[in-house]
Amino acid sequence: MPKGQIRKALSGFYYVLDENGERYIQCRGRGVFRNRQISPLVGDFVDYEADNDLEGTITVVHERKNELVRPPISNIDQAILVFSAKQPDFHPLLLDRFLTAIEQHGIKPVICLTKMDLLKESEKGKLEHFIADYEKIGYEVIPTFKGDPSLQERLMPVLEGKISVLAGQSGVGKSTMLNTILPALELKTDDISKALNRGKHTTRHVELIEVNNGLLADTPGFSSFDFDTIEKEELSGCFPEMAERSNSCKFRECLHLNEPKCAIKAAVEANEIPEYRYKHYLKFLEEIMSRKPRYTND
Ligand SMILES: Nc1nc2c(ncn2[C@@H]2O[C@H](COP(=O)(O)OP(=O)(O)OP(=O)(O)O)[C@@H](O)[C@H]2O)c(=O)[nH]1
Ligand SMILES: [Zn+2]
Repeated sequence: MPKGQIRKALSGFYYVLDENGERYIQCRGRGVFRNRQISPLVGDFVDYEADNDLEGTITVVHERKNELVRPPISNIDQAILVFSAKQPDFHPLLLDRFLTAIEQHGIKPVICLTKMDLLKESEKGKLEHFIADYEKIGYEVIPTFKGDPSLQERLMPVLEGKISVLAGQSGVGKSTMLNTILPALELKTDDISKALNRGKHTTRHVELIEVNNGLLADTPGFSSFDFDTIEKEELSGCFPEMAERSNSCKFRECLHLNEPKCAIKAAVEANEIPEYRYKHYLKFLEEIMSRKPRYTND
């Protein structure tokens, strides 16, 4: 059975790039998927039956590493989180919300800080502190601005060989960022359009664009969060600086609230964990604990 990866979904068809990366097969999903409520997703590795060189039917969807609802994509390696330094002002609470949700999905976050040119001299120090904090946690932070001549050489290696999704509030500069590195992107977008024998798309759809041997979703994701699916015991696992210390807490189930001999609270007091990160953790924990129970039928 030939294998491939779904690169695009449009009007009930899935465009599967064959294993050799040579051509796109326009596929329908087999009826059985609908019965089992599995719907193929862009990003899925699949088996398909070829009717001819160009058309076929997806028969097997292979196990997913992860999946997102917005945009509907599976097997995502990383999320490029775009936040602006100004207009809107840098917002660590919102960043931590995004980071938590992304970590929960097992996706690696990369932080891009746009509009660095709008910062006054007097405002730069504060932002540099935040950058240092997030880098210390282990996140890659890419400060940038419109037309940044060095963005391409910093961002392209990040995208190399990965499936990436762009995320961030409206107006933070996501399109501007992509435009800045457009010479590298545009070529590949055209390649895909040609391969699919279509002009520029007008319908809403999801597509993975080839970038530097990797794939970038053309639709941004993670527009809002409510911690709907995260459990309180899982939360500190989404804060890497807490996850790496929580084995040292006296209690295995420590929620790092008021428990004695808590390694996390000790690290906050010792300024090893920034206080605002811990406060955000507490805020999210409270949101999770005051969430109404969810009732499901299954
Ligand atoms: N000064 C300055 N302005 C910027 C920068 N990046 C983006 N802008 C401006 O910010 C506005 C929003 O930028 P966009 O790139 O459209 O933002 P977006 O994140 O794609 O927004 P949505 O499409 O709504 O999601 C535009 O007016 C840009 O010109 C920057 O680095 N510096
Ligand atoms: Zn603890």
